[in-house]
Amino acid sequence: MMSLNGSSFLHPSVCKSCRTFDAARRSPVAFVRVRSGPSGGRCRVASDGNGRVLVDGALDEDGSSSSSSSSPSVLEMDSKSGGPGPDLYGEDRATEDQLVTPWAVSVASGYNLLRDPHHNKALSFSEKERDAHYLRGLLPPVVVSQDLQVKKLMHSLRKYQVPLQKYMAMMDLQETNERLFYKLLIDHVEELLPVVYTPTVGEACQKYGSIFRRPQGLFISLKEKGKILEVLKNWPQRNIQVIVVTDGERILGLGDLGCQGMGIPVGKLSLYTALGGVRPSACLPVTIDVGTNNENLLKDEFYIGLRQRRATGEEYDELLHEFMSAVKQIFGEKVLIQFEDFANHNAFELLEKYGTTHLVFNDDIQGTASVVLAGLIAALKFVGGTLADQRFLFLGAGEAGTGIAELMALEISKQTNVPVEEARKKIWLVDSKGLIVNSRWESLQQFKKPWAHEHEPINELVDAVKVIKPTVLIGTSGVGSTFTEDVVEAMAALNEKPIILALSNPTSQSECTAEEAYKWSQGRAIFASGSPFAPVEYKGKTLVPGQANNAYIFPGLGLGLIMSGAIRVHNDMLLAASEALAAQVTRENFDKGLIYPPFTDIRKISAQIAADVAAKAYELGLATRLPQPKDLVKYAESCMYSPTYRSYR
Ligand SMILES: O=C([O-])CC(=O)C(=O)O
Ligand SMILES: [Mg+2]
Repeated sequence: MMSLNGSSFLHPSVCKSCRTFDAARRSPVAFVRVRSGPSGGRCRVASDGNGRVLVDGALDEDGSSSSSSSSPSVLEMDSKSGGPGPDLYGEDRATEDQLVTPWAVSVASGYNLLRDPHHNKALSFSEKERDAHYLRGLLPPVVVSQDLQVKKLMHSLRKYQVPLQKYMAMMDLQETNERLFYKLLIDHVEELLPVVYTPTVGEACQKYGSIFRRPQGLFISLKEKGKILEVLKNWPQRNIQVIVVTDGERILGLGDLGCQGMGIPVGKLSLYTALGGVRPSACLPVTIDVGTNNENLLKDEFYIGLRQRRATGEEYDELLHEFMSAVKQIFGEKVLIQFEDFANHNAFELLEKYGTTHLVFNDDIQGTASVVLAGLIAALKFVGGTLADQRFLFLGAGEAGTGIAELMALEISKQTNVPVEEARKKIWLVDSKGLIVNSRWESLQQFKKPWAHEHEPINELVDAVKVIKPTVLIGTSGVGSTFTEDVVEAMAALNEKPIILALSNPTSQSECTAEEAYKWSQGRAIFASGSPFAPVEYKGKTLVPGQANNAYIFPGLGLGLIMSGAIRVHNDMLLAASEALAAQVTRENFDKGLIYPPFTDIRKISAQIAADVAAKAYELGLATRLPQPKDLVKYAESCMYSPTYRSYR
């Protein structure tokens, strides 16, 4: 399948018999634009008379059969202007008095090639490439392998003591040599995940203004109102498959970080590529800036966002609606939009509002739910019992808390054939005002109402534990150190194997540490946390805490949606993802204390998740990529981006 993608221009797959493109490429001033389309691998080359050469026909960046894209390309022409296919940006159709964008994509060579992150290979350029691409003298004589580059970079990264320095070094690498960045991340995923993702990404967002060097992603602020379609056109890639978008109001458990939340979409999309194999050029990070209510940021001279309090109500809704409409208009209806780290009220509303018109997914509500359900299914596989046998108590009734609770109720209802309303009665939630009970009904936000059960009010978590007698305790409050010694002890007094999940991120907001959970339960707790904790020695045994983070789910889920051409996300797909993940947990993992498989196997795991999600999409009639591939796991693997350098001719 062809794709338009700005980074494929160095090795276009023009027709073998055609020499014209080569001739153009040899000239460092030639401008080449590459289109996708029905040319079947053959090429058409034309000059526009100004030294620009138009080429029709190109391979995907990595030569893989990346998922089908039916989105039209830049060069396809409207039938009115005589060519086949639509004229996406109206350039060819424009009349003489209309303004058009002078799009041009250049073939990089020489100095510019070294500064093009998509194509730079630094010291790995071969002798032949150095000759062909005007690189002689711009590099020292040595030629090294990509593996040696990885070894050297790991060596220097490990010398940094401060995590934020590692983060900045990784971001620099991403912006200078993209393939090497992904090779590093994939080959050393357990070590580098905490650097590009939680917990370090949280600190990076807090200090984003100070560490900011080059902009990443697309910033859409209130200033762009009415012009969002134009702003999206400014992004250099056209074949976008996944957008992660935040408005920065609830970044991890750190609160409102405004425009500085950009670190989150950037980090999540790095994982889409490294863990799920979605091509980097198909990923678009977006931050919507409607202001911030964070007084410190408003006073910070280095703050990068709008210096005003958050817009709300109609003004907010209109901006978001313009964004959602523009995305669909420009990238088509199969682009996946992942909502990330919105505050509760907007998160639920956006998911509900756009769930029926767009391919949307809320990672904090649905991704976290799916990963937690997977962990519980895996744990029960080894300790015995069913989900319906459990009693659940949550601290935190926001996106993650109610999202997990609802998915669990759905699964219990499926397993036991009881109505979901009945299944919900096994699940209790505590928020900042205490246990959610019927007497609080009037003042409860909509998304909490399904969890208001008949009971006396209880204010303290520890008292709720003693009265409700949960077998599973889940923290999603975003407030650190709330699973205190008496809470964990109460859980341990009630259960031989208490399941305790401290999910809030980053590490500073975790409800308790792994060490505390093990110590206060005499090593009996089955513990997992949102951000990583190191293994703990307890009475001669090494206990390894699992990481119950949605990073296990969204890359595989996204890949499954993309490769099946799904047009909507359905809860059954989340359940399929949970079961696929749980099936990867082995007895050996569990004996160490893990209810998730190690991240080292994540690409294999993501392929399994993608295959099962895609299978569900086909089963539900929500897939548009037809016919259905026979072996979905193999197909998922074949779609995955590989960061290995390509050879340039
Ligand atoms: O980003 C993470 O590590 C998990 C997540 O979605 C959140 O905490 O909001
Ligand atoms: Mg999140």
